[in-house]
Amino acid sequence: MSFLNGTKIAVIGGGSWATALIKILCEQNNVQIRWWLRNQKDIEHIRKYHHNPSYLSDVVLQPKKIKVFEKTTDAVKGADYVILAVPAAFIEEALQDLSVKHLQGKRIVSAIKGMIPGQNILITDWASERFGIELKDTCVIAGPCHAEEVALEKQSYLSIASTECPAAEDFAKLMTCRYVAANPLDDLYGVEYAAIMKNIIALACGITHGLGYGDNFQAVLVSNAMQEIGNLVTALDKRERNLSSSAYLGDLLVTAYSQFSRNRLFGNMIGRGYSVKVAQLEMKMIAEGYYATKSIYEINKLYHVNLPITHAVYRILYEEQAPGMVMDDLKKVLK
Ligand SMILES: NC(=O)C1=CN([C@@H]2O[C@H](COP(=O)(O)OP(=O)(O)OC[C@H]3O[C@@H](n4cnc5c(N)ncnc54)[C@H](OP(=O)(O)O)[C@@H]3O)[C@@H](O)[C@H]2O)C=CC1
Ligand SMILES: O=C(CO)COP(=O)(O)O
Repeated sequence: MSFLNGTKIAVIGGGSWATALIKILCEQNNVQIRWWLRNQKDIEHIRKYHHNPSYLSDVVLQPKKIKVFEKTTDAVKGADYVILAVPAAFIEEALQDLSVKHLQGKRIVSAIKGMIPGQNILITDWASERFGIELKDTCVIAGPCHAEEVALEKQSYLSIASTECPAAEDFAKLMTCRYVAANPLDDLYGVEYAAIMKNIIALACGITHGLGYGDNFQAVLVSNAMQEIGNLVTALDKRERNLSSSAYLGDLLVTAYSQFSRNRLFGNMIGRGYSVKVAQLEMKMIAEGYYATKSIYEINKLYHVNLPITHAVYRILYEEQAPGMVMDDLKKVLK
């Protein structure tokens, strides 16, 4: 296969978001995509039929622009950018064969909306500690955008955040196409923490919906959630930011209300009486909010921010308290 000349982008991950991001990148003329995914059957299917059989299987994957690799060490060779699109709980395992030398001189882009469980650190901090990547060479992809709507080419917006705008500006150009507008911003940590928090809130929305609460309650839940997110993000990274912009509020709204949200769906099953184990087995996809709830709960032991919604979700998921009873308590403190 002969590659076009141009920007080389390694994509790590084989799920719905990796597949959607590759679709967006393929809209550019001058890109070479080097794709790693773990599932050998899927690799063979993609090479032969140019579709991912397991996620967004309708998306056509342009063979001239995409090369699929079995090994991460091969996928990142010569790449200008390395996009991480594996759920946070599995990223260490996915990148276990890579060392500092493999990622030297490359820009790392996290598309992950989660933290490393147990260590409770952001993906960008983990990548810079593990691979010596400078924060200025790190970006995150955020904003309200579900992979399923990208697959349908529905107009979407992304926020590309970095500590310095040049890195974000360059990458935003690669993520902009007929149906996606990507905008840079310089709030790496704020955007990352807000994206993690909104998954917990979407879980809470799903739980309450599963319990039979209506739109009136959910509107109050989401308004209170925005304050909860704002208070925590400010405690963790104090600076001026416009929390009503789409990178923060927009992402909260789409995850809390969308039919495509994994976190909302997971919560809904819990509200309807599924155990955590059964809900996880039922869902082929990953709800990051499950892991995030524990990470944020633990981080907040140092910060003591008032996080009533996160605490309610923690009691349900990790202390096995009855969702109905926990939400009875929560509804007394919402305003
Ligand atoms: N989907 C979306 O719309 C969006 C997702 N994101 C974020 O993107 C990240 C990736 O999520 P997404 O693509 O949706 O994931 P999906 O739920 O679509 O897919 C799950 C992925 O995780 C892999 N996986 C599951 N278990 C393991 C394991 N034990 N070890 C290694 N890999 C495993 C699966 O591989 P396999 O198929 O081989 O099991 C698959 O590639 C998340 O952080 C998510 O928050 C961000 C914005 C939008
Ligand atoms: O972050 C997302 C949309 O912006 C995806 O959220 P879910 O993982 O809940 O589907």
